[in-house]
Amino acid sequence: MQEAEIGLIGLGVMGSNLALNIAENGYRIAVWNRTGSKTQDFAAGAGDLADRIVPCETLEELVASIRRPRPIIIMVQAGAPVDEQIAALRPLLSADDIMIDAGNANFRDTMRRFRELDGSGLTFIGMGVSGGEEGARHGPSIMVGGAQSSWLRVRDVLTAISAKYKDEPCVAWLGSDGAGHFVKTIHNGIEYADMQMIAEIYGILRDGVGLGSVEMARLFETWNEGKLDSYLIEITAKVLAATDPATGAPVVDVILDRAGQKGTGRWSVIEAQMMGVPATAIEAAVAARSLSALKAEREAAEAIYQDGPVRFGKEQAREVVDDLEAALFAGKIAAYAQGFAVMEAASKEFAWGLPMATIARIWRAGCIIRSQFLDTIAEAFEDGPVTNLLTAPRFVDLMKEAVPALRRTVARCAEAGIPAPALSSALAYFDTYRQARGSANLVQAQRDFFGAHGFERIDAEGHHHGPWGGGG
Ligand SMILES: NC(=O)C1=CN([C@@H]2O[C@H](COP(=O)(O)OP(=O)(O)OC[C@H]3O[C@@H](n4cnc5c(N)ncnc54)[C@H](OP(=O)(O)O)[C@@H]3O)[C@@H](O)[C@H]2O)C=CC1
Ligand SMILES: O=C(CO)[C@H](O)[C@H](O)COP(=O)(O)O
Repeated sequence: MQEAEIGLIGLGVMGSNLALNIAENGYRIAVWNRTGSKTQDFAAGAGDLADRIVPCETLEELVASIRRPRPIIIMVQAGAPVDEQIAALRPLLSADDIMIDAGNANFRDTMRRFRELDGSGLTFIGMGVSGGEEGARHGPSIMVGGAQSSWLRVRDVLTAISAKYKDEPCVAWLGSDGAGHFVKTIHNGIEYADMQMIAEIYGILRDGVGLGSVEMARLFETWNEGKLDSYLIEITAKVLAATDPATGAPVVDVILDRAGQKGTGRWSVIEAQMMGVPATAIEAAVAARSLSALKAEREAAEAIYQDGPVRFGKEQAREVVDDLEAALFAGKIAAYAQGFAVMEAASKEFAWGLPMATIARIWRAGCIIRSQFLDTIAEAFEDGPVTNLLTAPRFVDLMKEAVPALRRTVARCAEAGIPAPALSSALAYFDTYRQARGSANLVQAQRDFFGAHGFERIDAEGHHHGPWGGGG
């Protein structure tokens, strides 16, 4: 029998769609799933693509079906299941075979797996895949980390199945070991901030302006024609326009205000903090999801404080709405600036040499945060060295134009009691970042007072102490 070009373990939402995508692109693929009935159901439902799918009942059968060196995609739940699959595959594989973890792994697990396989003759790829079910089926954005030689073995198939932005494939080898999974994690961190800021705009429209979801859907549709043009704005318009078949109400009105999270947002923030890189909009978004989970506590607190958000008057409401597109755009620039700053720091810390322009380019299609705006980010990195996107020439005028709207929006939210944590954090980040003399001189004085930590002076070199007497 003709050998398969590649294998895949895990026929869940992502794995089954990736397998169909691979088959549709002309590659023969061997598949195996822990629950065997799913493998059979998958093959039976593959229609015209069935002749390129090799359903396997055992891992041995899977391994034996693939051309050497054998690339095997593992698309299962992140964490222990990946280690279990690696352990099960190891004795069955030969030198140069490649295990590819395509789930949302913590990049530190990926680095550990590289170390554990060191000297075994087997190779590993840590690969971030974005685009959800639809992306996996018709073209995701793919972020590859590992040895370049492993990448070369799978480059053709990954390029074929990836999303295309104006014919450019949205896949790239980004660096060694954990690079691909790190970049995917930060992609998701940015995704959290993007989604949270959009949700805050929705909250302003619902609670401050009093718009219904159909009117909001129209606004989002309009914004999707302009500088906010992106997948998340597009789907927000669709979500807001959808009706619940059971009640006839807007679907969004019957969904509980409690958001889940699987880890990538939190890992983004933890890694940013570990490297001392501020990622305040992403932090605010992660915290907002955690606060959303405290439903019962929030209900109790509302009963205690009672005075909820204040509705804007008719005249002010118009001004509020007029500012929201630019406010969201400014917040978005700050959030992306933070995400890219975190990747820049990690690139140095882990010696990955992450290609920032390439990362922006492979995010322009296929992934959840795809947008026009990523083209401008790619160009900004191609223009020359970027310290922070906020000071990249292409973004300075955009920020100057959009920040006043963000400032007015945040101020109005504060006055009206409408929570806007990510937008507020983005503004505070901008204001702090562009202030040459901040207020940390006082923090240094306090640290020296209670802990003799010393401080630098503005008018002399060296390490100094203040005239505090005994201290704290
Ligand atoms: N859904 C999405 O939008 C995206 C998901 N991802 C990531 O892709 C990965 C897969 O997600 P998704 O397809 O949504 O998940 P699903 O829940 O749809 O599928 C999970 C798959 O993992 C298998 N599995 C779970 N535990 C084990 C185990 N211990 N041993 C062997 N197989 C196991 C399941 O097998 P069984 O059928 O036997 O239960 C199933 O095939 C995750 O890391 C996820 O974070 C990445 C990008 C987007
Ligand atoms: O990777 C993804 C999108 O890019 C997955 O959908 C992921 O599950 C999103 O994270 P969370 O579940 O924490 O919202």
